[in-house]
Amino acid sequence: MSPASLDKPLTLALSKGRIFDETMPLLAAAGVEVAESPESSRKLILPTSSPDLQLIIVRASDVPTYVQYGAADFGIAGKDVLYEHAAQHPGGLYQPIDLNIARCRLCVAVRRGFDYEAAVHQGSRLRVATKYVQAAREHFAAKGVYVDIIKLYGSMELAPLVGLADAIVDLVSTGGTLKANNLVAVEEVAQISSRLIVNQASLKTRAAKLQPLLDAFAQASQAQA
Ligand SMILES: Nc1ncnc2c1ncn2[C@@H]1O[C@H](COP(=O)(O)OP(=O)(O)OP(=O)(O)O)[C@@H](O)[C@H]1O
Ligand SMILES: O=P(O)(O)OC[C@H]1O[C@H](OP(=O)(O)OP(=O)(O)O)[C@H](O)[C@@H]1O
Repeated sequence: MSPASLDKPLTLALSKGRIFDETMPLLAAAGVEVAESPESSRKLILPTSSPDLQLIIVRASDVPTYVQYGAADFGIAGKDVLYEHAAQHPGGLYQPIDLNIARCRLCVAVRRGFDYEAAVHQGSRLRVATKYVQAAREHFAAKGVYVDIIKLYGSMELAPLVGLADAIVDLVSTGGTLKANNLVAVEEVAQISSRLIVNQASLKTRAAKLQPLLDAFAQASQAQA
């Protein structure tokens, strides 16, 4: 790697919304401020108050891809996203810190009144709609339940209401979205929070710039735990 590329700022990949919002206090704890917000700016590369760090704004599920290919040195992604990414691209990402941000639960949910226990014990196939195909498949395989998985990219809560699926596997935080759609959570698949992920090569070649930030993030996230 040339000395010029070593002088480039580090690139941190974030998704806009809750991960961006909840990362700002962690960056502030590391002494870094970000003047522009992805909610008000259309820019996808955001400078920070540190000449050593810039942000890129990508879809939540694309964060691991940018980091794995080295287009970003590091990033922040939910365990839900990392689990699905690892199924397709095993290895390659170092996950040093659970940041304890964007906390929620990955759950199985059904229409209120649907007899989930009976459906599961009848041995018939359950139709499950989800964005989290890998996590759902493993959850039901461990229970010995046959499932047909229907992959969706959003608005999972609709699927049981219109007869697309018997159950969904989706993220639940306050439970407000389930309640508004007359659904109930019947099982927890996993506890979710966001992790820092680091490109393996950056970890070796850019340690002098990276390590102080990783240390500051680790300290700030412990305060969140
Ligand atoms: N209601 C919630 N409460 C807390 N954390 C959440 C909640 N929903 C999602 N998360 C976490 O925040 C991460 C980012 O969620 P966000 O809604 O910003 O992206 P997304 O719409 O799921 O992803 P994409 O844009 O790639 O489809 C999720 O991967 C998950 O880890
Ligand atoms: O239990 P609650 O507090 O209601 O949160 C759960 C909702 O949060 C997430 O959606 P989000 O708000 O991120 O919308 P989107 O992913 O569909 O953009 C998730 O997909 C659920 O729909």
